[in-house]
Amino acid sequence: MIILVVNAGSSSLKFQLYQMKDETVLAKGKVERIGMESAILHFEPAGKQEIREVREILEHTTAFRKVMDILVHPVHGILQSVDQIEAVGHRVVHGGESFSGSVLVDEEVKREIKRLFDLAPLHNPAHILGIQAVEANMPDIPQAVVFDTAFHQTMPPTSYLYPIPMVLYKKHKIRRYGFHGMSHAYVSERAAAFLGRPLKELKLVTCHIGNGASCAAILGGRSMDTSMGMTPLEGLMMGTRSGDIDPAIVPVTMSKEDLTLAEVSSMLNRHSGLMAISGIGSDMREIEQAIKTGDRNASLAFEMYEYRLRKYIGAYAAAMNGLDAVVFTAGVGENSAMLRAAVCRNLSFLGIELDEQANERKESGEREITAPESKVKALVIPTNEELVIARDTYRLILHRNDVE
Ligand SMILES: Nc1ncnc2c1ncn2[C@@H]1O[C@H](COP(=O)(O)OP(=O)(O)O)[C@@H](O)[C@H]1O
Ligand SMILES: CC(=O)OP(=O)(O)O
Ligand SMILES: [Mg+2]
Repeated sequence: MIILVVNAGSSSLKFQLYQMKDETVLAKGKVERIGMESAILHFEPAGKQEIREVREILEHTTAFRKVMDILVHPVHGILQSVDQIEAVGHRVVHGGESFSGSVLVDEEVKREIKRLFDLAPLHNPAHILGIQAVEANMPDIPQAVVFDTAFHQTMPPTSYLYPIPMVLYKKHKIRRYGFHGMSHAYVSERAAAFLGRPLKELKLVTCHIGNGASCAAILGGRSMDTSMGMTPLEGLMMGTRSGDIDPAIVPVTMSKEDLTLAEVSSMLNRHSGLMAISGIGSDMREIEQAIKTGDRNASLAFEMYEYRLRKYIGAYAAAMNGLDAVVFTAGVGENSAMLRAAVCRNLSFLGIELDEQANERKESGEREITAPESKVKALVIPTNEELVIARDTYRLILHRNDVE
């Protein structure tokens, strides 16, 4: 069965084409800068030459049609016809309390995802565009949605409630949901396999640090707590998001700078984090480069980013009353040896002994970066959210076929 996995962001559409159940990746790619005249389409068909095109792509339906076109392109394509695709699986960031697992898309599911727009303003609207783009281009194909929030539905109320009037939870479901759940689930399973120990016995802190960043306390394979909250704004300092701040900063900034709520929200989501402190950008590669040239603001941004992450790791070790391993994943976690080194060097009191050489090695697979005698392990485990989506979609379609 051929399954297309779609991860629609506000200005991007990432995709992977899987042959299931073998889990072979037939092709992958992304459309970036949707909405601009110079959108970029990047396509990597397995065993064929990569393609990069710059062209005008103004909205998600067009982006999706371009993806369909390239998949069946006579030279670069990988399919004879789009009819070979039997299902589409989407990443959906916010599933609220309604979804503790993946589901097939119907009108009710779409309504619920729309109802949650306010809680994931950067993400959920784009997912609906992705679903609608599939409907417009392939009207009869079944679609599944896999939620970032689902894995964290095991959190106890002590973790998911905020100490604010209970009526806000009861009336409006204001609570911690947590995100990047597929990634936290995937890397914790892989970490247990890597360590050769049952996941049920392990206390892990998983650090998904990419553009968005969150860490999670994984006790016996279940999410016990996580740093993102009601929205993906809380917790760690990120590329452009502030993470934790004193909530009183919101009204004070509104009044002192004469800003609207929407403007402050945009400031915290899009103009904060590494970008705001460094004054350079949101990409950790740019920050590292600038540190090498002696840029003090870049150093400060890096130090704050590392310090805030390390505080969470310490907090989660305390929350679980112990720690077996810290897992680094996603763009920064998998690639920034400098960030991992800074975190691990300063956690020696927990029993983490970094192997500096192993950490610096330019490898891409699953690996340990602590010394053999290190009491607590530090691992780098590449995440694979697309594979989790492909697996869940495949399982849901098989189940649906069994029932019919
Ligand atoms: N070689 C690298 N060194 C340091 N940071 C990197 C490297 N490669 C990627 N990154 C970081 O990873 C981020 C993207 O992470 P990723 O997990 O792909 O994010 P997302 O899926 O949210 O778009 C980039 O913004 C950059 O900061
Ligand atoms: C939930 C979230 O922050 O996702 P991303 O890292 O893709 O922005
Ligand atoms: Mg991501």
